[in-house]
Parts: sequence; C-alpha cells; structure tokens
Amino acid sequence: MATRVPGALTRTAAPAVAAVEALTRGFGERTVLDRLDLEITRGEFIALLGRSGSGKSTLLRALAGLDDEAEGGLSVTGSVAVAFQEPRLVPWKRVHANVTLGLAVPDAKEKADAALAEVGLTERAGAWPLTLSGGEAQRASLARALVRDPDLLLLDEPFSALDALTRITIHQLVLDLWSVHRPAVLLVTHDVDEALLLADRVLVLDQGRIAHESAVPAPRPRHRDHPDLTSLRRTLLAALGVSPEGTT
Ligand SMILES: Nc1ncnc2c1ncn2[C@@H]1O[C@H](COP(=O)(O)OP(=O)(O)OP(=O)(O)O)[C@@H](O)[C@H]1O
Repeated sequence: MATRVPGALTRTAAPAVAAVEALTRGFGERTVLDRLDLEITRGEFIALLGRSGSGKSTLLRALAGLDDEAEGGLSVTGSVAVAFQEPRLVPWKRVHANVTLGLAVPDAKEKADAALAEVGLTERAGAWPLTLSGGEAQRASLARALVRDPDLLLLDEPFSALDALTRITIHQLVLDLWSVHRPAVLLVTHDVDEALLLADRVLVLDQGRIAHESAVPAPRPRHRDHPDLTSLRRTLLAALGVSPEGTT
C-alpha cells in the first residue's frame, strides 16, 4: 500500500517501510501532530510512548491510512495491518470468519488456519467472539493482522486491557511472531517496561513531535531487571515528565 497525504514527500531510501515528514494534524484549534518526522525501517520493532493525549493514536491512524485530513508527507511501502486495544471482532462472525474478513486471496482459508495455529487458537476457530476470553480475543485480533502478512504492523495498546499473566504470554507471542515474520512493528504503549522489553527503539511523542528517541541496548530475551535497562528506564520516565524516584 502507498498512502499519500497532501504535500506528500518524494523519497528514495529503500529500507524504510514508512516515512513521515512534517506530518501535521490538528483538531479545531489544537495542533496534535506538529511537523513530525519519523522513518520506520523494515523489520524493526518500535515502541511509541507519550502522555495521554499526546497524539500517539493520531499518528498510528495516519500511518494506517485511516486519516485523510493529516497534512505533510507520509509514504508507506507494502501492506499495513492494525490491532487495537479492543480486539474489534465482528460478533456475528465466528473466529475463523473474522480472521478471513476482507481477505481477498484464493487461499484465505488455509492462511487463516495457519495464523490461528500460530496464535494457539485452532480449537477456538469455530467459536463466537463473545465466548472468547480477553487473551483469546486479542490472539484472534493478532491472527487477523498476521494473515495479511503485513510489512508494517501497528499495535495500539493491544495489551493494556489484559491481566498481568495473560499480558506476559501475549508479549512472548508477539515477539515470537515478529521473529518469524519480521514485519516492522510500531507499538503504542503507556508502559515503559513493556517498551523496554519488546522494542529495538523507543520514541517519546511530546508537543506534536518525536521529542526523544533511544535504542534499547539489551540483548534478547530480556528481563526488566537487566542492568542496561535501568538507566534507560530513568531517561524515558524523565522524557515523559514522570519522576523516576523509586522505579528502579
Ligand atoms: N477525531 C477527533 N476529534 C477531535 N479531537 C480528537 C480526535 N481524535 C483525537 N483527538 C484529540 O487529539 C489529541 C490526541 O489524541 P490521541 O488519541 O492521538 O492521543 P493518545 O496519545 O493516543 O492518547 P491516549 O494515550 O490517552 O490514548 C487528544 O486531545 C484528543 O482529544
């Protein structure tokens, strides 16, 4: 997919799966994204942090091609899939049919079978969405994203409504899926530890721009107590305007 918005840039750099240049979006008097620049490299895992209302979802919606009123340059190479905080399954279609929804390829059924197997939901393929647990519904949502074999996977706080144990399991699932399929991932989260656990690169959105950017130095698999993450955690909390006292 190539998404263009007014004033779109011309860009030649090959490894970028998405390039955003001077992206601006306001609602009424309020400018939420203010000439924001961002490049997403093929296969990288990015976490996007920011205070509530800083514009994270607005940026994600623009990247997903769901906002045609943003201004500036935006180009996305390849296919994009999105998973939201609420799994957004269609309640009157069974899980398998939700995964294939809108998928216009001849082998849609087989692809959905494979995606459901990957997320551990084969046995729930015939279930109605309302009978799924929160974790199962989020797995179904991930299967629906995966089946599209996206070059860019946008995750808008997909773990935040899950209980702590389920969240740990789904974190591992997302890392496993990412290591096999290698889409670029942009994960919106409020949780600094989640960002440090999952991402290669952490961005902080503030005042409509990427105000801070850090590479995550720790090797995988990671543990939140890894010493290399301690100072980065403090830096990110400071960038978010949160006192780091007592957080290490
Ligand atoms: N469709 C809309 N109409 C009017 N204002 C909007 C619209 N969408 C977003 N906004 C406003 O834009 C600002 C940024 O919203 P956005 O949802 O992008 O923030 P966020 O960083 O994702 O917040 P949160 O972390 O609380 O989910 C907020 O002030 C919000 O009220």
